Amino acid sequence: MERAPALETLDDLRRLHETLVRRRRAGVVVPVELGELDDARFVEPGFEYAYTLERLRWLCAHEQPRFAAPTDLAPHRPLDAEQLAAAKAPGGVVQVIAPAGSGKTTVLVERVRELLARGAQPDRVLCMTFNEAAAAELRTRLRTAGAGSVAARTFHSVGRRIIAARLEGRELQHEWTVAQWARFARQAAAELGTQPPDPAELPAAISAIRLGELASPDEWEPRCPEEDRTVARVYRLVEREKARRRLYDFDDMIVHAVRLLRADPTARAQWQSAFHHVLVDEYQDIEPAQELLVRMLAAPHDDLFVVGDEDQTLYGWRRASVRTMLDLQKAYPTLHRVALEHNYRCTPEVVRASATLIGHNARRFAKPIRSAPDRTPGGERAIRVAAGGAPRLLARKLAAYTRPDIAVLGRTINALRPFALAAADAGVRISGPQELFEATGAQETLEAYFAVLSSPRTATEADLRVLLRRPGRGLPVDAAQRLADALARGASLPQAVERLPGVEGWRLDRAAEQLSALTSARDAATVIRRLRKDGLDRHFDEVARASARPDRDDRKVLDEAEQEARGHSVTEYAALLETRRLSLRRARDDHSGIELTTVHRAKGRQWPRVVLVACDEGVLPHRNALEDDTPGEGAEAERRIAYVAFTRAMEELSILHTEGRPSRFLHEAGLIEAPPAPKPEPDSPPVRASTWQPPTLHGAATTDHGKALEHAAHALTGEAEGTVGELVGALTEAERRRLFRAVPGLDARQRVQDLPARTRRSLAATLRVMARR
Ligand SMILES: Nc1ncnc2c1ncn2[C@@H]1O[C@H](COP(=O)(O)OP(=O)(O)OP(=O)(O)O)[C@@H](O)[C@H]1O
Repeated sequence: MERAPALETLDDLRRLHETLVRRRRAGVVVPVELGELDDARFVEPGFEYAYTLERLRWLCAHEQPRFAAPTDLAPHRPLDAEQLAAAKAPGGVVQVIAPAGSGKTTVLVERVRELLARGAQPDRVLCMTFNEAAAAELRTRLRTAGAGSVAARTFHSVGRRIIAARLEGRELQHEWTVAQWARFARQAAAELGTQPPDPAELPAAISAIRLGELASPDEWEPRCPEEDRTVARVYRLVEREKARRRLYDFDDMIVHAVRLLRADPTARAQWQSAFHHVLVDEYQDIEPAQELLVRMLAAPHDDLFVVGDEDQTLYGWRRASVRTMLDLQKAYPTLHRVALEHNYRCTPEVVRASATLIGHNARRFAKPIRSAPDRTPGGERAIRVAAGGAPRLLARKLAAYTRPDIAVLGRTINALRPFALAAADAGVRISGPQELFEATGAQETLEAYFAVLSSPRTATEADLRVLLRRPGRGLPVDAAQRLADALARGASLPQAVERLPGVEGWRLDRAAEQLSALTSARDAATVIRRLRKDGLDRHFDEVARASARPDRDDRKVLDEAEQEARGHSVTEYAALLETRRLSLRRARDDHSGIELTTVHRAKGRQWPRVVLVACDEGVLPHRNALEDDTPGEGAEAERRIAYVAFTRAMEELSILHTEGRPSRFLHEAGLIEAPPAPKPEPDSPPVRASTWQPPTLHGAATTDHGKALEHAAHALTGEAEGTVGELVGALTEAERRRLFRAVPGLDARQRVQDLPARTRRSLAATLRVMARR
């Protein structure tokens, strides 16, 4: 028996642990006498218990740790040499770093088979991943590989099992409504004599305290920054309310599991012995609280297998960081790292372009990324970049495919919306994130205002709640029902507001005055302009500042709507918004509709054909994200998003960008020649739903002549051919003169395709106005 060296500090413990693991790896097992050590002296930050000491004690107490030798089990499907090396790696901590499409999940499944062949009990092997869809996919792949007896779970489901006793008799609360958040905000502000925070910012802010700080209200309130005191009080009120109503939420599953394992050695030992092998997919997106959970569960024996690609870290705003992958070796100096090199999913053209692109990032492992050795080039169809990609053209293309063949990806929901509208208009069945069909933020706000202004008698409580809150008017949000009743009885909006009880007079006067100005506005653009001046811009700026997400598009939505609403009456514009909403809803088919989705949601997935839309400067990279100069974030984070988008395509990748505003990433990837000249963004993008007119729009042309003009306006969304003279052939002589006066610089001999986007827009707008005369 060997005596341990003097162990004074945490670093002494870590060094000894590393030495012993290295020796075991080399086959040297000499028992070591640790002697009496006081746990309290070695409590480790984050874990809040003597994490390394416990692992050291385990190592000293076990002469045969699990560094089992590889078996000769044949993989259930062909693997390349690196993939096989990863699956057959010795026990301990193994990190597989690999590019997109390199078979990381394939290797993880093979590793499970290998562990079972080495004698692991299936119920002692735990595979973890992020969401239910990924866990379900993993389960299927395990089953196919003959390892269906092994569980694949989400972090949340593991957390929930750990705290099951504590949750007994409690119900899962998915989320609080805005009205409930507003009540918490008001109560906290009243207790502290401060201003209530915006309810929209509260979910993210409280999640950040819980998952980022892992602090209870008692721990957080005394130490939070002064300016966060009201939010800290809201946190306390929410926790109190959850306890009173016997509720728990998603964050609880992680937060309480981590706190329990940290604080209770018996529970910790019980859960640690429940799992001998822990495997994690998509490790690059793990957030610190989840990582603590994983590391505690894998301790003290540390049999941990993680696969990931730091180039695909997308959730920086949810506290994930490229550093997590890069720093794993600091946490485990004896880590066994395997790098995979071949992207089996994509054509050589896409592999080259995406690798060139991501090579511009500084914070990453510099790793070779190659296409599969026997993959033949995809030729012309492998990557196509098109300027001015019109939604209607794409919609026609989509109509020729079915759901598994193709997907449309966008950086944001806002980028996807015009394409979804055009697809719906063309009769294509579509599916996508909920926010595409049920608007949120600025889009929801506009829909609510125009619905109420155009038809106050039928205003819904939900729409009125939006009116009361955005912009903040100092009116109680729970007055929405009272307002709805008054409006239904025939009161005007200002009258209904003036009658609200319990609100200071000057607030009522100001709100009534603002709403009165809105109700008397003659056209839709004026309504939007007034709203913005009344505080809607400020409201969304605050929401954007408070939100962890860098890609909020609310201001842009308002800019575009204001531009689009010009020349429309309130009723017309309300009808336009409503028609679009209904059209999207009618086209929705979650089961077999073609997917239009965000790049974030496309992570881990693949399609034969992928269309990336709005690959524009300002969209991808997103203009807000570029303001973040945190190392590894900002432009680097956006480049990772583009990398993920490119690498979802198995056969064909089409990239559409707005004329004159190609993303810098297209140049960096070697897909377009000249670096894009940084042009200011136009007031609204050249091709958008603004030029799309639903046939049922109130006020649309009813005569044949009018319909012909509308058709010409419609054609200007991008597919028109021929000259300007031919396009406007249906106009009368007087209309022609008016048109050429209204659109300066227009020449009848010009080809329509060559017209600048701005000219096309004003041409289309003028034609539409004429169509309705
Ligand atoms: N050795 C191989 N030979 C041929 N095809 C392979 C091989 N390994 C993986 N593949 C295929 O490559 C594709 C990508 O595999 P997988 O989804 O496991 O990759 P991944 O690294 O997890 O991808 P991503 O990180 O981009 O989500 C799949 O279609 C898979 O079947």
